[in-house]
Amino acid sequence: MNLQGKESQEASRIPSQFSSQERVAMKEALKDAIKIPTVSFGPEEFNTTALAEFGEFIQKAFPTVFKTSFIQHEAVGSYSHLFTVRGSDPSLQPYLLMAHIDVVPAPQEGWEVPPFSGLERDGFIYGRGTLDNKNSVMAILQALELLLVRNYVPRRSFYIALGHDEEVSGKYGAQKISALLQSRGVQLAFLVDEGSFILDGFIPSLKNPFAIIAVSEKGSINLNLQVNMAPGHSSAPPEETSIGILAAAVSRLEQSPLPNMFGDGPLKTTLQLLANELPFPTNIVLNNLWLFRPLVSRLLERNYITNAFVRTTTAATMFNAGIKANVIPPMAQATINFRIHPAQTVQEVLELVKKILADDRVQMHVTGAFDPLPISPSDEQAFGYQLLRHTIQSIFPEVNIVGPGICIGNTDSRHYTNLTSNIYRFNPVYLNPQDFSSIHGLNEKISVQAYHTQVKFMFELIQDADTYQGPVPHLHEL
Ligand SMILES: CCCCCCCC/C=C\CCCCCCCC(=O)NCC(=O)O
Ligand SMILES: [Zn+2]
Ligand SMILES: [Zn+2]
Repeated sequence: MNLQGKESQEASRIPSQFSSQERVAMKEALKDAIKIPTVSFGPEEFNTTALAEFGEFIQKAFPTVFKTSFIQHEAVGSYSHLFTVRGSDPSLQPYLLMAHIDVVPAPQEGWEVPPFSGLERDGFIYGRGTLDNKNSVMAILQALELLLVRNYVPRRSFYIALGHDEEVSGKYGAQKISALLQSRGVQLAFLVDEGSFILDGFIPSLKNPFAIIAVSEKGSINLNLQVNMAPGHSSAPPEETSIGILAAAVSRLEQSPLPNMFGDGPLKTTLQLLANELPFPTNIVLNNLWLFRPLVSRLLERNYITNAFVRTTTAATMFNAGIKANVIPPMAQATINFRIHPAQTVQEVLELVKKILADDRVQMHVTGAFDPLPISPSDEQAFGYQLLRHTIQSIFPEVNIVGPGICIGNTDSRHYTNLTSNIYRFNPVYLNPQDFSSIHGLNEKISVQAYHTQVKFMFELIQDADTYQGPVPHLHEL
Protein backbone atom coordinates (compact mmCIF):
# COMPACT_ATOMS: atom_id res chain seq x y z
CA MET A 1 0.00 0.00 0.00
CA ASN A 2 1.30 3.48 -0.82
CA LEU A 3 1.52 6.32 1.69
CA GLN A 4 -1.71 7.90 0.46
CA GLY A 5 -3.59 4.65 0.88
CA LYS A 6 -2.27 4.31 4.40
CA GLU A 7 -3.27 7.87 5.28
CA SER A 8 -6.79 7.46 3.95
CA GLN A 9 -7.15 4.25 5.97
CA GLU A 10 -5.98 5.96 9.10
CA ALA A 11 -8.47 8.76 8.39
CA SER A 12 -11.32 6.26 8.09
CA ARG A 13 -10.41 4.64 11.38
CA ILE A 14 -13.23 4.62 13.88
CA PRO A 15 -12.21 5.78 17.36
CA SER A 16 -12.96 3.38 20.20
CA GLN A 17 -15.09 5.80 22.13
CA PHE A 18 -18.40 4.65 23.46
CA SER A 19 -21.31 6.66 24.82
CA SER A 20 -22.40 6.18 28.42
CA GLN A 21 -25.55 4.51 27.12
CA GLU A 22 -23.46 2.06 25.11
CA ARG A 23 -21.24 1.36 28.10
CA VAL A 24 -24.24 0.54 30.28
CA ALA A 25 -25.70 -1.69 27.55
CA MET A 26 -22.34 -3.53 27.27
CA LYS A 27 -22.10 -4.46 30.91
CA GLU A 28 -25.80 -5.37 31.13
CA ALA A 29 -25.36 -7.72 28.16
CA LEU A 30 -22.42 -9.44 29.90
CA LYS A 31 -24.51 -9.86 33.07
CA ASP A 32 -27.33 -11.40 31.02
CA ALA A 33 -24.83 -13.80 29.44
CA ILE A 34 -23.60 -14.90 32.88
CA LYS A 35 -27.17 -15.59 34.01
CA ILE A 36 -27.57 -18.36 31.42
CA PRO A 37 -26.06 -21.48 33.07
CA THR A 38 -24.34 -23.01 30.04
CA VAL A 39 -22.59 -25.63 32.16
CA SER A 40 -20.62 -28.55 30.73
CA PHE A 41 -20.93 -31.27 33.38
CA GLY A 42 -19.08 -34.06 31.59
CA PRO A 43 -17.92 -35.18 28.14
CA GLU A 44 -21.48 -35.95 27.05
CA GLU A 45 -23.41 -33.94 29.61
CA PHE A 46 -24.40 -30.37 28.76
CA ASN A 47 -27.17 -28.03 29.80
CA THR A 48 -28.70 -28.01 26.33
CA THR A 49 -31.62 -25.82 27.41
CA ALA A 50 -29.18 -23.12 28.49
CA LEU A 51 -27.05 -23.54 25.37
CA ALA A 52 -30.13 -23.10 23.16
CA GLU A 53 -31.17 -20.07 25.20
CA PHE A 54 -27.70 -18.60 24.75
CA GLY A 55 -28.06 -18.91 20.96
CA GLU A 56 -31.30 -16.91 21.10
CA PHE A 57 -29.80 -14.42 23.54
CA ILE A 58 -26.90 -13.41 21.28
CA GLN A 59 -29.32 -12.77 18.41
CA LYS A 60 -31.21 -10.29 20.57
CA ALA A 61 -28.11 -8.72 22.13
CA PHE A 62 -26.30 -8.17 18.82
CA PRO A 63 -29.01 -7.56 16.19
CA THR A 64 -26.75 -5.79 13.69
CA VAL A 65 -24.29 -8.69 13.62
CA PHE A 66 -27.13 -11.02 12.67
CA LYS A 67 -28.71 -8.81 10.00
CA THR A 68 -25.58 -7.57 8.22
CA SER A 69 -25.48 -8.83 4.63
CA PHE A 70 -21.72 -9.58 4.62
CA ILE A 71 -21.93 -11.69 7.77
CA GLN A 72 -23.08 -15.29 7.67
CA HIS A 73 -24.09 -17.04 10.88
CA GLU A 74 -24.21 -20.83 11.23
CA ALA A 75 -25.01 -22.99 14.23
CA VAL A 76 -22.57 -25.91 14.29
CA GLY A 77 -23.02 -29.07 16.37
CA SER A 78 -26.39 -27.56 17.37
CA TYR A 79 -25.04 -25.06 19.93
CA SER A 80 -21.71 -23.72 18.71
CA HIS A 81 -21.63 -20.66 16.48
CA LEU A 82 -19.60 -19.76 13.42
CA PHE A 83 -19.71 -16.25 11.98
CA THR A 84 -18.12 -15.57 8.60
CA VAL A 85 -17.41 -11.87 8.14
CA ARG A 86 -16.64 -11.24 4.47
CA GLY A 87 -14.12 -8.44 4.11
CA SER A 88 -13.93 -6.08 1.13
CA ASP A 89 -10.43 -7.23 0.09
CA PRO A 90 -10.36 -10.94 -0.82
CA SER A 91 -6.59 -10.81 -1.35
CA LEU A 92 -6.04 -10.61 2.43
CA GLN A 93 -5.84 -13.92 4.25
CA PRO A 94 -8.59 -14.29 6.86
CA TYR A 95 -8.12 -14.76 10.57
CA LEU A 96 -10.18 -16.27 13.36
CA LEU A 97 -11.34 -14.95 16.74
CA MET A 98 -12.33 -17.65 19.22
CA ALA A 99 -14.05 -18.01 22.58
CA HIS A 100 -16.29 -20.55 24.30
CA ILE A 101 -19.77 -20.24 25.71
CA ASP A 102 -19.75 -23.19 28.09
CA VAL A 103 -18.54 -22.94 31.68
CA VAL A 104 -17.52 -25.38 34.38
CA PRO A 105 -20.01 -26.09 37.19
CA ALA A 106 -20.08 -23.74 40.17
CA PRO A 107 -21.17 -24.83 43.64
CA GLN A 108 -23.45 -22.33 45.40
CA GLU A 109 -21.37 -22.53 48.58
CA GLY A 110 -18.36 -20.25 49.01
CA TRP A 111 -19.44 -17.55 46.55
CA GLU A 112 -20.03 -14.00 47.74
CA VAL A 113 -22.87 -13.77 45.23
CA PRO A 114 -24.66 -16.66 43.48
CA PRO A 115 -22.48 -17.79 40.55
CA PHE A 116 -25.20 -17.43 37.91
CA SER A 117 -26.68 -14.17 39.17
CA GLY A 118 -24.45 -11.86 37.14
CA LEU A 119 -24.65 -9.40 40.03
CA GLU A 120 -22.55 -6.25 40.09
CA ARG A 121 -20.84 -5.37 43.35
CA ASP A 122 -18.24 -2.66 43.98
CA GLY A 123 -17.58 -2.24 40.27
CA PHE A 124 -17.19 -5.98 39.56
CA ILE A 125 -19.52 -8.32 37.70
CA TYR A 126 -19.48 -11.68 39.48
CA GLY A 127 -20.22 -15.05 38.04
CA ARG A 128 -19.05 -18.24 36.42
CA GLY A 129 -17.70 -17.33 32.99
CA THR A 130 -16.75 -13.71 33.71
CA LEU A 131 -13.08 -14.61 33.01
CA ASP A 132 -13.47 -18.05 31.44
CA ASN A 133 -14.77 -17.21 28.90
CA LYS A 134 -18.06 -15.42 28.33
CA ASN A 135 -16.16 -12.15 28.68
CA SER A 136 -14.46 -12.97 25.37
CA VAL A 137 -17.62 -14.29 23.68
CA MET A 138 -19.41 -11.08 24.54
CA ALA A 139 -16.50 -8.69 23.92
CA ILE A 140 -15.91 -10.05 20.40
CA LEU A 141 -19.57 -9.81 19.39
CA GLN A 142 -20.01 -6.48 21.18
CA ALA A 143 -17.02 -4.92 19.42
CA LEU A 144 -18.26 -6.15 16.05
CA GLU A 145 -21.78 -4.84 16.76
CA LEU A 146 -20.39 -1.41 17.67
CA LEU A 147 -18.22 -1.30 14.56
CA LEU A 148 -21.15 -2.26 12.33
CA VAL A 149 -23.41 0.35 13.93
CA ARG A 150 -20.71 2.86 12.94
CA ASN A 151 -20.84 1.48 9.37
CA TYR A 152 -17.42 -0.15 9.49
CA VAL A 153 -16.76 -2.57 6.64
CA PRO A 154 -13.72 -4.76 7.36
CA ARG A 155 -11.15 -5.19 4.60
CA ARG A 156 -9.80 -8.50 5.83
CA SER A 157 -12.27 -11.36 6.17
CA PHE A 158 -12.46 -13.04 9.53
CA TYR A 159 -14.31 -15.77 11.34
CA ILE A 160 -15.68 -15.90 14.85
CA ALA A 161 -15.94 -19.38 16.36
CA LEU A 162 -17.78 -19.81 19.66
CA GLY A 163 -17.55 -23.37 20.97
CA HIS A 164 -20.10 -24.89 23.33
CA ASP A 165 -18.09 -27.79 24.81
CA GLU A 166 -14.55 -26.44 25.34
CA GLU A 167 -14.57 -27.35 29.02
CA VAL A 168 -15.00 -31.03 28.21
CA SER A 169 -13.25 -31.63 24.86
CA GLY A 170 -14.37 -29.38 22.01
CA LYS A 171 -15.46 -32.53 20.17
CA TYR A 172 -18.88 -31.27 19.13
CA GLY A 173 -18.04 -27.59 18.79
CA ALA A 174 -14.51 -26.53 17.85
CA GLN A 175 -13.66 -29.83 16.15
CA LYS A 176 -16.73 -29.60 13.92
CA ILE A 177 -16.17 -25.94 13.09
CA SER A 178 -12.57 -26.66 12.20
CA ALA A 179 -13.61 -29.56 9.93
CA LEU A 180 -16.24 -27.36 8.28
CA LEU A 181 -13.72 -24.60 7.55
CA GLN A 182 -11.25 -27.16 6.24
CA SER A 183 -13.90 -28.60 3.90
CA ARG A 184 -14.28 -25.06 2.54
CA GLY A 185 -10.56 -24.81 1.84
CA VAL A 186 -9.98 -22.10 4.47
CA GLN A 187 -6.41 -21.36 5.56
CA LEU A 188 -6.04 -18.78 8.29
CA ALA A 189 -3.37 -16.09 8.68
CA PHE A 190 -3.64 -16.58 12.47
CA LEU A 191 -6.13 -17.15 15.25
CA VAL A 192 -6.65 -15.66 18.70
CA ASP A 193 -8.17 -17.65 21.57
CA GLU A 194 -8.22 -17.59 25.38
CA GLY A 195 -5.30 -18.96 27.39
CA SER A 196 -3.15 -16.12 28.71
CA PHE A 197 -3.49 -12.64 30.16
CA ILE A 198 -1.75 -9.48 31.28
CA LEU A 199 -0.12 -10.79 34.44
CA ASP A 200 -0.02 -8.67 37.54
CA GLY A 201 1.51 -9.62 40.88
CA PHE A 202 2.86 -13.06 39.93
CA ILE A 203 6.48 -12.00 40.37
CA PRO A 204 6.81 -10.28 43.77
CA SER A 205 9.61 -7.84 42.95
CA LEU A 206 8.18 -6.87 39.55
CA LYS A 207 6.19 -3.64 39.75
CA ASN A 208 4.78 -3.50 36.23
CA PRO A 209 2.31 -5.94 34.76
CA PHE A 210 3.44 -7.81 31.65
CA ALA A 211 1.53 -9.41 28.80
CA ILE A 212 2.11 -13.01 27.79
CA ILE A 213 0.87 -14.26 24.44
CA ALA A 214 0.77 -18.05 24.74
CA VAL A 215 2.36 -19.54 21.62
CA SER A 216 1.88 -23.15 22.71
CA GLU A 217 -0.18 -25.11 25.17
CA LYS A 218 0.54 -28.12 27.28
CA GLY A 219 -0.53 -31.60 26.26
CA SER A 220 -2.80 -33.67 28.47
CA ILE A 221 -3.42 -37.22 29.65
CA ASN A 222 -6.41 -38.47 31.57
CA LEU A 223 -5.21 -41.68 33.15
CA ASN A 224 -7.53 -44.07 34.87
CA LEU A 225 -5.91 -46.23 37.55
CA GLN A 226 -7.70 -49.33 38.70
CA VAL A 227 -7.02 -51.99 41.34
CA ASN A 228 -9.14 -55.16 41.55
CA MET A 229 -9.01 -57.41 44.62
CA ALA A 230 -11.19 -60.22 45.88
CA PRO A 231 -14.14 -58.89 47.92
CA GLY A 232 -14.85 -60.29 51.35
CA HIS A 233 -16.11 -59.68 54.89
CA SER A 234 -14.69 -56.56 56.54
CA SER A 235 -14.47 -58.37 59.89
CA ALA A 236 -11.44 -60.34 58.65
CA PRO A 237 -9.65 -57.98 56.25
CA PRO A 238 -6.61 -58.93 54.14
CA GLU A 239 -3.34 -57.09 54.71
CA GLU A 240 -3.99 -54.83 51.71
CA THR A 241 -7.22 -53.70 50.08
CA SER A 242 -7.82 -52.25 46.62
CA ILE A 243 -8.34 -48.88 48.32
CA GLY A 244 -5.04 -49.04 50.22
CA ILE A 245 -3.06 -50.16 47.18
CA LEU A 246 -4.54 -47.45 44.98
CA ALA A 247 -4.20 -44.73 47.62
CA ALA A 248 -0.50 -45.61 48.01
CA ALA A 249 -0.06 -45.51 44.22
CA VAL A 250 -1.68 -42.07 43.97
CA SER A 251 0.46 -40.86 46.84
CA ARG A 252 3.62 -42.13 45.10
CA LEU A 253 2.65 -40.12 42.03
CA GLU A 254 2.09 -36.99 44.12
CA GLN A 255 5.38 -37.46 45.94
CA SER A 256 7.34 -38.01 42.70
CA PRO A 257 6.96 -34.89 40.56
CA LEU A 258 7.87 -35.42 36.93
CA PRO A 259 11.19 -33.81 35.88
CA ASN A 260 11.69 -30.08 35.80
CA MET A 261 12.03 -29.25 32.08
CA PHE A 262 12.91 -25.56 32.35
CA GLY A 263 15.05 -24.91 29.31
CA ASP A 264 15.08 -22.94 26.11
CA GLY A 265 11.38 -22.45 25.31
CA PRO A 266 9.15 -19.34 25.37
CA LEU A 267 9.42 -19.11 29.18
CA LYS A 268 13.16 -18.49 28.94
CA THR A 269 12.59 -15.76 26.32
CA THR A 270 10.06 -14.02 28.55
CA LEU A 271 12.17 -14.26 31.70
CA GLN A 272 14.98 -12.62 29.76
CA LEU A 273 12.63 -9.85 28.63
CA LEU A 274 11.64 -9.33 32.26
CA ALA A 275 15.23 -9.37 33.53
CA ASN A 276 15.86 -5.66 33.10
CA GLU A 277 12.61 -4.79 34.88
CA LEU A 278 13.71 -6.59 38.02
CA PRO A 279 15.95 -5.32 40.81
CA PHE A 280 19.47 -6.52 41.58
CA PRO A 281 20.40 -9.39 41.88
CA THR A 282 17.39 -10.97 40.05
CA ASN A 283 18.28 -9.02 36.89
CA ILE A 284 21.82 -10.45 36.91
CA VAL A 285 20.53 -13.97 37.52
CA LEU A 286 17.98 -13.82 34.68
CA ASN A 287 20.44 -12.20 32.30
CA ASN A 288 22.86 -15.07 32.90
CA LEU A 289 20.71 -18.16 32.64
CA TRP A 290 23.66 -20.05 31.14
CA LEU A 291 25.04 -19.95 34.69
CA PHE A 292 21.97 -19.66 36.91
CA ARG A 293 19.54 -21.97 35.11
CA PRO A 294 19.53 -24.61 37.90
CA LEU A 295 18.83 -21.93 40.51
CA VAL A 296 16.02 -20.33 38.47
CA SER A 297 14.41 -23.66 37.69
CA ARG A 298 14.39 -24.53 41.42
CA LEU A 299 12.88 -21.14 42.31
CA LEU A 300 10.17 -21.53 39.67
CA GLU A 301 9.09 -24.92 41.01
CA ARG A 302 8.59 -23.56 44.53
CA ASN A 303 5.35 -21.81 43.63
CA TYR A 304 2.46 -23.98 42.41
CA ILE A 305 1.61 -21.67 39.51
CA THR A 306 5.14 -21.18 38.16
CA ASN A 307 5.76 -24.90 38.83
CA ALA A 308 3.10 -25.61 36.18
CA PHE A 309 5.27 -23.80 33.63
CA VAL A 310 8.38 -25.89 34.18
CA ARG A 311 7.12 -29.46 34.35
CA THR A 312 4.39 -31.91 33.46
CA THR A 313 1.95 -31.63 36.35
CA THR A 314 0.21 -34.51 38.10
CA ALA A 315 -3.27 -33.92 39.53
CA ALA A 316 -5.39 -36.62 41.17
CA THR A 317 -8.88 -35.46 40.26
CA MET A 318 -11.23 -38.40 40.94
CA PHE A 319 -11.22 -41.31 43.37
CA ASN A 320 -13.97 -43.91 43.66
CA ALA A 321 -14.11 -47.10 45.67
CA GLY A 322 -16.23 -49.19 47.97
CA ILE A 323 -19.78 -50.45 47.88
CA LYS A 324 -20.72 -50.92 51.53
CA ALA A 325 -19.26 -50.22 54.99
CA ASN A 326 -18.77 -53.90 55.82
CA VAL A 327 -17.56 -55.20 52.43
CA ILE A 328 -13.91 -55.38 51.40
CA PRO A 329 -14.00 -53.32 48.17
CA PRO A 330 -13.60 -55.36 45.00
CA MET A 331 -12.36 -52.37 43.04
CA ALA A 332 -10.84 -48.91 43.46
CA GLN A 333 -10.48 -46.36 40.68
CA ALA A 334 -8.74 -43.02 40.40
CA THR A 335 -8.31 -40.47 37.63
CA ILE A 336 -5.05 -38.60 37.26
CA ASN A 337 -4.88 -35.59 34.98
CA PHE A 338 -1.40 -34.78 33.63
CA ARG A 339 -0.64 -31.55 31.78
CA ILE A 340 2.37 -32.24 29.62
CA HIS A 341 5.26 -29.81 29.34
CA PRO A 342 6.05 -28.87 25.69
CA ALA A 343 9.41 -30.68 25.94
CA GLN A 344 7.74 -34.06 26.63
CA THR A 345 5.28 -36.38 24.89
CA VAL A 346 2.35 -38.55 26.00
CA GLN A 347 4.49 -41.65 25.50
CA GLU A 348 7.37 -40.36 27.60
CA VAL A 349 5.08 -39.35 30.45
CA LEU A 350 3.33 -42.74 30.48
CA GLU A 351 6.68 -44.54 30.67
CA LEU A 352 7.75 -42.37 33.63
CA VAL A 353 4.43 -42.93 35.38
CA LYS A 354 4.68 -46.71 34.99
CA LYS A 355 8.09 -46.62 36.65
CA ILE A 356 6.79 -44.51 39.54
CA LEU A 357 3.78 -46.76 40.10
CA ALA A 358 5.97 -49.86 40.02
CA ASP A 359 3.06 -52.11 40.95
CA ASP A 360 1.48 -54.47 38.42
CA ARG A 361 -1.73 -54.61 40.45
CA VAL A 362 -2.39 -50.99 39.43
CA GLN A 363 -3.80 -51.10 35.92
CA MET A 364 -3.38 -48.04 33.71
CA HIS A 365 -6.01 -47.02 31.13
CA VAL A 366 -5.60 -43.86 29.10
CA THR A 367 -9.05 -42.35 28.55
CA GLY A 368 -7.86 -39.30 26.60
CA ALA A 369 -4.50 -37.84 25.63
CA PHE A 370 -2.79 -35.45 23.28
CA ASP A 371 0.75 -34.13 22.91
CA PRO A 372 1.71 -30.52 23.63
CA LEU A 373 0.85 -28.13 20.84
CA PRO A 374 3.48 -26.87 18.38
CA ILE A 375 5.11 -23.53 19.14
CA SER A 376 3.68 -20.74 16.98
CA PRO A 377 6.08 -18.14 15.63
CA SER A 378 6.73 -14.99 17.67
CA ASP A 379 9.50 -13.45 15.58
CA GLU A 380 9.40 -10.09 13.80
CA GLN A 381 7.83 -11.65 10.71
CA ALA A 382 4.99 -13.34 12.59
CA PHE A 383 2.07 -11.18 11.48
CA GLY A 384 -0.55 -12.41 13.99
CA TYR A 385 1.84 -12.19 16.94
CA GLN A 386 3.08 -8.72 15.99
CA LEU A 387 -0.45 -7.48 15.34
CA LEU A 388 -1.55 -8.62 18.80
CA ARG A 389 1.49 -7.05 20.34
CA HIS A 390 0.77 -3.79 18.52
CA THR A 391 -2.85 -3.68 19.77
CA ILE A 392 -1.78 -4.61 23.32
CA GLN A 393 0.70 -1.76 23.37
CA SER A 394 -1.82 0.75 22.05
CA ILE A 395 -4.61 -0.22 24.49
CA PHE A 396 -2.36 -0.88 27.48
CA PRO A 397 0.49 1.67 27.10
CA GLU A 398 1.56 0.99 30.69
CA VAL A 399 2.47 -2.61 29.73
CA ASN A 400 6.00 -2.38 28.43
CA ILE A 401 6.77 -6.10 28.19
CA VAL A 402 4.88 -8.33 25.77
CA GLY A 403 6.42 -11.76 25.45
CA PRO A 404 5.69 -15.32 24.32
CA GLY A 405 4.68 -18.00 26.81
CA ILE A 406 2.82 -21.26 27.13
CA CYS A 407 -0.76 -21.90 28.20
CA ILE A 408 -0.84 -24.28 31.14
CA GLY A 409 -4.48 -25.19 30.51
CA ASN A 410 -6.06 -26.38 27.30
CA THR A 411 -8.11 -24.46 24.82
CA ASP A 412 -10.31 -25.09 21.79
CA SER A 413 -7.54 -23.63 19.62
CA ARG A 414 -5.81 -27.02 19.59
CA HIS A 415 -8.47 -28.24 17.15
CA TYR A 416 -7.38 -25.71 14.53
CA THR A 417 -3.81 -26.79 13.81
CA ASN A 418 -5.06 -27.96 10.37
CA LEU A 419 -5.92 -24.37 9.45
CA THR A 420 -2.93 -22.38 10.70
CA SER A 421 0.36 -22.71 12.51
CA ASN A 422 -0.08 -19.21 13.95
CA ILE A 423 -2.14 -19.89 17.09
CA TYR A 424 -2.11 -17.20 19.78
CA ARG A 425 -3.81 -17.41 23.14
CA PHE A 426 -4.42 -14.11 24.85
CA ASN A 427 -7.21 -12.44 26.80
CA PRO A 428 -6.80 -8.64 26.99
CA VAL A 429 -7.53 -8.61 30.71
CA TYR A 430 -5.38 -8.08 33.80
CA LEU A 431 -5.00 -11.20 35.93
CA ASN A 432 -3.56 -11.41 39.46
CA PRO A 433 -2.97 -14.59 41.49
CA GLN A 434 -6.35 -14.27 43.21
CA ASP A 435 -8.12 -13.95 39.85
CA PHE A 436 -6.20 -17.00 38.66
CA SER A 437 -7.60 -19.06 41.57
CA SER A 438 -11.13 -17.90 40.73
CA ILE A 439 -10.98 -19.51 37.26
CA HIS A 440 -12.80 -22.84 37.82
CA GLY A 441 -12.84 -21.75 41.51
CA LEU A 442 -14.84 -19.36 43.66
CA ASN A 443 -15.90 -15.74 43.12
CA GLU A 444 -14.86 -15.48 39.48
CA LYS A 445 -15.35 -11.83 38.54
CA ILE A 446 -14.35 -9.08 36.13
CA SER A 447 -14.37 -5.36 36.77
CA VAL A 448 -16.78 -3.36 34.64
CA GLN A 449 -13.84 -1.24 33.57
CA ALA A 450 -11.79 -4.31 32.53
CA TYR A 451 -14.70 -5.57 30.46
CA HIS A 452 -15.10 -2.21 28.72
CA THR A 453 -11.38 -2.29 27.96
CA GLN A 454 -11.72 -5.79 26.53
CA VAL A 455 -14.44 -4.56 24.16
CA LYS A 456 -12.24 -1.60 23.20
CA PHE A 457 -9.35 -4.00 22.57
CA MET A 458 -11.42 -6.16 20.20
CA PHE A 459 -12.75 -3.01 18.49
CA GLU A 460 -9.18 -1.88 17.84
CA LEU A 461 -7.86 -5.35 16.98
CA ILE A 462 -10.41 -5.83 14.21
CA GLN A 463 -9.41 -2.48 12.72
CA ASP A 464 -5.70 -3.15 13.24
CA ALA A 465 -6.06 -6.43 11.33
CA ASP A 466 -7.12 -4.30 8.35
CA THR A 467 -4.38 -1.71 8.59
CA TYR A 468 -1.36 -3.10 10.45
CA GLN A 469 1.69 -3.20 8.22
CA GLY A 470 4.03 -5.16 10.45
CA PRO A 471 7.12 -3.97 12.25
CA VAL A 472 9.18 -1.26 10.54
CA PRO A 473 11.86 -3.12 8.55
CA HIS A 474 15.50 -2.57 9.52
CA LEU A 475 17.34 -0.14 7.26
CA HIS A 476 19.44 -2.83 5.57
CA GLU A 477 16.22 -4.59 4.50
CA LEU A 478 14.90 -1.54 2.63
C1 LIG B 1 6.97 -16.17 35.02
C2 LIG B 1 5.66 -16.51 34.58
C3 LIG B 1 4.57 -16.36 35.63
C4 LIG B 1 3.34 -16.85 35.05
C5 LIG B 1 2.11 -16.80 35.88
C6 LIG B 1 1.00 -17.29 35.05
C7 LIG B 1 -0.36 -17.20 35.59
C8 LIG B 1 -1.42 -17.89 34.82
C9 LIG B 1 -1.58 -17.46 33.43
C10 LIG B 1 -2.54 -17.88 32.65
C11 LIG B 1 -3.69 -18.66 33.11
C12 LIG B 1 -4.07 -19.74 32.18
C13 LIG B 1 -5.53 -19.90 32.05
C14 LIG B 1 -5.81 -21.16 31.38
C15 LIG B 1 -7.11 -21.13 30.61
C16 LIG B 1 -7.51 -22.53 30.41
C17 LIG B 1 -8.89 -22.66 29.88
C18 LIG B 1 -9.51 -23.91 30.43
O1 LIG B 1 -10.03 -23.93 31.51
N1 LIG B 1 -9.47 -25.02 29.66
C19 LIG B 1 -9.91 -26.31 30.09
C20 LIG B 1 -8.82 -27.08 30.72
O2 LIG B 1 -7.64 -26.72 30.65
O3 LIG B 1 -9.13 -28.14 31.30
ZN1 LIG C 1 -11.78 -21.40 28.98
ZN1 LIG D 1 -12.08 -23.31 31.77
